Amino acid sequence: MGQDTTQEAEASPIVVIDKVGKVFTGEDGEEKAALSDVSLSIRRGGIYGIIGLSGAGKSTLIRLINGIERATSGTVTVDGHRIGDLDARQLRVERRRIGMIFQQFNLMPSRTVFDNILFPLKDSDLGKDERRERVTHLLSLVGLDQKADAYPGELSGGQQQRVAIARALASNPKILLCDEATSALDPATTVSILHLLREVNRSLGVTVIIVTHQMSVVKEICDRVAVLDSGRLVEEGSVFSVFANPQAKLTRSFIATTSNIAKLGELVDGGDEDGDGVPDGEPLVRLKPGEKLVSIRYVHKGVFEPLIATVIRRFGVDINILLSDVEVVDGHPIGGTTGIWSGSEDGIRQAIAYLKDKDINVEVLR
Ligand SMILES: Nc1ncnc2c1ncn2[C@@H]1O[C@H](COP(=O)(O)OP(=O)(O)OP(=O)(O)O)[C@@H](O)[C@H]1O
Repeated sequence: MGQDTTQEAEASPIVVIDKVGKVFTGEDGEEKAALSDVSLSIRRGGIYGIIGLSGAGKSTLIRLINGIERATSGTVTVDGHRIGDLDARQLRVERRRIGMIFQQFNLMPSRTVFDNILFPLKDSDLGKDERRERVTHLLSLVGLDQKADAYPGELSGGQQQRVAIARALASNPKILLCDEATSALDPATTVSILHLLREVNRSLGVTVIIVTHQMSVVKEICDRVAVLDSGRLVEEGSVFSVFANPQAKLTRSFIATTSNIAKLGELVDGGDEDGDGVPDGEPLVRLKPGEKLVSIRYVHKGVFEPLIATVIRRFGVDINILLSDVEVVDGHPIGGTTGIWSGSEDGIRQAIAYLKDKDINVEVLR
């Protein structure tokens, strides 16, 4: 019986967001919905990504999880507690079990690394020696044993974020919220911090929730992802399935930032990264009238190849392949092919519908 209850607790999601809305009222009295009707649940012990453009509502969502903000509608449940029902004291207790790290690290500059990590333990029941032992252990976990007496200003950005991670773990949290935690770091340091977060997740069993605008971060360590667009949840699923078969246009554009295949559109019209409507460079490939640039993503090569043969034969579509590539997501390959399709408009339309019906992800880039 006891064991069943434990197993149930382990299987139950640690965070449940149910039909949540959050409305802010600006100084001019105008209402602005930061989140609308968002529902999702986060698995205990997982690494969950929340991605969206600036202003999408990502920070608001994690501020609802740690109770800094309250939902205007719907419910937020963390480890079985409805956050909206907790009084101030209960909320303080609950918050101690939720660590958080930020883009700008937020360390105390006038205290040493050791004292920064010790600080959250000031009200803990642990004795003085136990606290110091804990800090020493955390310093070693984040690889900064040698920096206990340094000040934050003497450390690199990556080292400061390691201190922030150790500080966030000091009170033994069950959840670690990461708000754009790698956005201020260079790519190599970003990867090392993400690997540390994975190590924390695995060795301590802490559920990690990562807010980011970088799909590369999601691809590197998350097992599930939610995509927010203007306060609404537009896609949610395992990282592999979202990469293999993205549904929302926004998700595809995020994936395009991590994949060569999806970037091929730039070869056709010269690209327009600055968004001024004028191509940034000379096009390498020009489409003739009636031709389309089409990108396909597939999981099973053995199924994909006969399907393409059928498309060519049955719908009279010619496919001139420009690039084929494989990306590995969550340890599994996802194939991609981008090519110029030519044929009758009807034939191309039917071919696309045929492939989509077979669960192949097809995107017309141009
Ligand atoms: N305290 C507040 N008062 C008024 N409006 C707010 C408040 N906090 C957030 N907003 C608004 O809610 C929307 C969502 O903001 P939020 O910070 O959650 O987005 P975000 O996805 O985290 O963006 P960013 O990546 O830029 O941090 C924005 O339009 C923002 O201006």
